[in-house]
Amino acid sequence: MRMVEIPKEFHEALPILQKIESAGYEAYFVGGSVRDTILKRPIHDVDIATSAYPSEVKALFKRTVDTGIEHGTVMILDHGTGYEVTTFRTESGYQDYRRPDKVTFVRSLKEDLKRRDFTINALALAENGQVTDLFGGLEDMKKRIIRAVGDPNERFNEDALRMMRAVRFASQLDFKIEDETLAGISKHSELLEKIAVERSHTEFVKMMLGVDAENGLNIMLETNLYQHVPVLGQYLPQLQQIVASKFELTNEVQVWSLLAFRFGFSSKQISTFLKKWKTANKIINDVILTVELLFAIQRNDVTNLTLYHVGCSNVDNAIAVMADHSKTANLPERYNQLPIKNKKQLQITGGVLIKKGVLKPSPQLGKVLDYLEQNVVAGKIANHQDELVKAAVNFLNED
Ligand SMILES: Nc1ccn([C@@H]2O[C@H](COP(=O)(O)OP(=O)(O)OP(=O)(O)O)[C@@H](O)[C@H]2O)c(=O)n1
Repeated sequence: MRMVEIPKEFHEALPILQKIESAGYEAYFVGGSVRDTILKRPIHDVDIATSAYPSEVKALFKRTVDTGIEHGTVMILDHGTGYEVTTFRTESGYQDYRRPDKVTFVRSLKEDLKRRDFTINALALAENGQVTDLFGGLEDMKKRIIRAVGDPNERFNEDALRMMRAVRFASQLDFKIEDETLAGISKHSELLEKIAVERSHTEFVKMMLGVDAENGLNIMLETNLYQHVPVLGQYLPQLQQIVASKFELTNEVQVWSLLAFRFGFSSKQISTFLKKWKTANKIINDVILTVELLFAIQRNDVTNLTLYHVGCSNVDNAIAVMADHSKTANLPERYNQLPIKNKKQLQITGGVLIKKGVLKPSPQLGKVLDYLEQNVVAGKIANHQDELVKAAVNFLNED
């Protein structure tokens, strides 16, 4: 019987387990937080599973919220942080595991663990530190293996996202996917098209940010998963090149920028590509800017204006994506030496130009300010008010 020390992240939640248990039910920590505790990785959310039905859980605590009552989840607010407590459950048939109409509540921990995706995610941790491991999850952790619980075909039919999760864990944890599980992914890859793109999106990005992302992406190619997510299916040679290159990315903008750059995408193509992946507009804009800089770096044609327009964080993003660091080594310094980093730093405003009688409020004002901004960035006009007023007058005379 494996015992582990209860990590401090769980301490606050212990009174919840104790209260449920003293009412005669079972309660355990389950899921990713147990996996990450044993692997000594940082813990995110603490999930609790119990034999008590939702109504029974609610009867035990004063302050609860029905965060997902139809699939058995109640949030307990009595103990500071809100903790989600979910009734043991099974799913019948071949359905998305989130579909509430397919959820059956049960009293048995074993039944609950049986329907979980991978052995390393099917562990339960009791309040006393005792680990329940019915499917060899601890052994698989030691061997660094992702293995479906029971029959992979059933697990992937229940929820096709699990195939992307397998690839994500392989990359994130630097684990191998066990042979039958891998064969199950190849066999069912097309099921991925049935699930919401947002869900694949999350897993894909996490996979690309993992320590062994090249391997994760390679598994997507080998199992054909890549053909069943938006757009990637048409870019096999480029994806193979990405797999063969080493990359180390730290945020979502870098993930999409690497792909869009290697696919040779224009701004418009980037927008279409990322909309298909249901990517947030802010991310799409940053990817467009980052890729613009990447192409400029490739052409050895990075101007101060490009650096300025792309902005500090996207300069960093482009540097992270560019494999050839000799081409990017001087960019941070060049960026830091820009005369201004944003419009607010310009030592003039439209108001001042009007007050000084340079021009009247008009659409021309914006044009003048743009002209001044661009020339200050390019180092052609000094960023001093007198100089800027003079330059504005000259510009208007020439116009
Ligand atoms: N498609 C899924 C999603 C989740 N689970 C189960 O639900 C637990 C919690 O899922 P979730 O919070 O989505 O992921 P974690 O495994 O906790 O991983 P992370 O926190 O790193 O996302 C998983 O460990 C797994 O036991 C599952 O069986 N099938």
